[in-house]
Amino acid sequence: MAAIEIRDLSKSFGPVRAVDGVSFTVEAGTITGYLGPNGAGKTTTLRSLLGLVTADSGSALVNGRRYVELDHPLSEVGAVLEATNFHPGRTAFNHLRVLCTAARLPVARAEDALARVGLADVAGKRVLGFSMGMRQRLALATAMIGDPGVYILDEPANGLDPAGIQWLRGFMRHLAHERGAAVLVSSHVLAEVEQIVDNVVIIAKGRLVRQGSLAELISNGQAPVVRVRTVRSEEFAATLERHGGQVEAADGVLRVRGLDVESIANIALDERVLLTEMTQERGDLQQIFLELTGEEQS
Ligand SMILES: Nc1ncnc2c1ncn2[C@@H]1O[C@H](COP(=O)(O)OP(=O)(O)OP(=O)(O)O)[C@@H](O)[C@H]1O
Repeated sequence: MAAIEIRDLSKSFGPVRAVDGVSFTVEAGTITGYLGPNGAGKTTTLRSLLGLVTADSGSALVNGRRYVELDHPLSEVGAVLEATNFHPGRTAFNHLRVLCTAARLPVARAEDALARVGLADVAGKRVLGFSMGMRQRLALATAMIGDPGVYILDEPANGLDPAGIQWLRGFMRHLAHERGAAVLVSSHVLAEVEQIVDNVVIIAKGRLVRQGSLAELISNGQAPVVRVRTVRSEEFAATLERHGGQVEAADGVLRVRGLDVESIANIALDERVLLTEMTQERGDLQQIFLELTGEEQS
């Protein structure tokens, strides 16, 4: 059973079809980036998982059940939603203490969660004076209070400075890869999550346009290209073609398909050809993303 399962989910608001037949799963121990431009339907999907939106059809399940059916929701799923409101006059610690009491969790969890998000020093301070970044950390502490195995994070990098984004990446990696949690994180900026996601699900105008591993997205359905530079480029191009490569030559660079980096290195060694550059082309991920979502490059 997948930790998160969205199956044929649809939801309209009046004439707007916010989510239109979306299906995907997130497994334990992995991070999935849920990506799409503003208004694509990301938040509606995530709110459906948390029982905050009632779908017109299909299902959104956590650990095989609807959110309302979970016996101990805070211990199964932690969520950070956009525009989380904290009572400004309450301290960070009191926010979490109230949650612990309501969920019958030991209050020590509140201290632990604040320490893990780096807010231990300001635990006794009112949220009123907190920066956006501190509020996001507090929202994450709230999500992890019951030490759940599933995290649903809606644009958690919003309002964070570069150091905060770096910290968030490490934190999500820790949750998934060390604690074995399933993490679903939405963003409209691919670059924000590109370094940490195992899988991507891309939606546009409510419809799923691509899902798979990041590697699959990068290759965009095409054979990977290796860039090779050598002084004897014409001769080496012919050699590579003899070994089954397809070679395009331009400006002294060979773009090779059908052979991987290791095979090319071995051929060069056998032929005693000095390579001055060899790199795997990554493709322009942002460009692929913009094409898939029908957005114009600005
Ligand atoms: N409660 C609502 N009432 C009416 N329309 C809504 C409601 N919630 C969402 N919508 C509409 O549904 C569509 C999808 O919105 P949603 O917030 O799910 O997208 P999103 O991908 O999360 O976008 P963003 O990145 O801007 O948050 C949008 O056209 C939005 O205006």
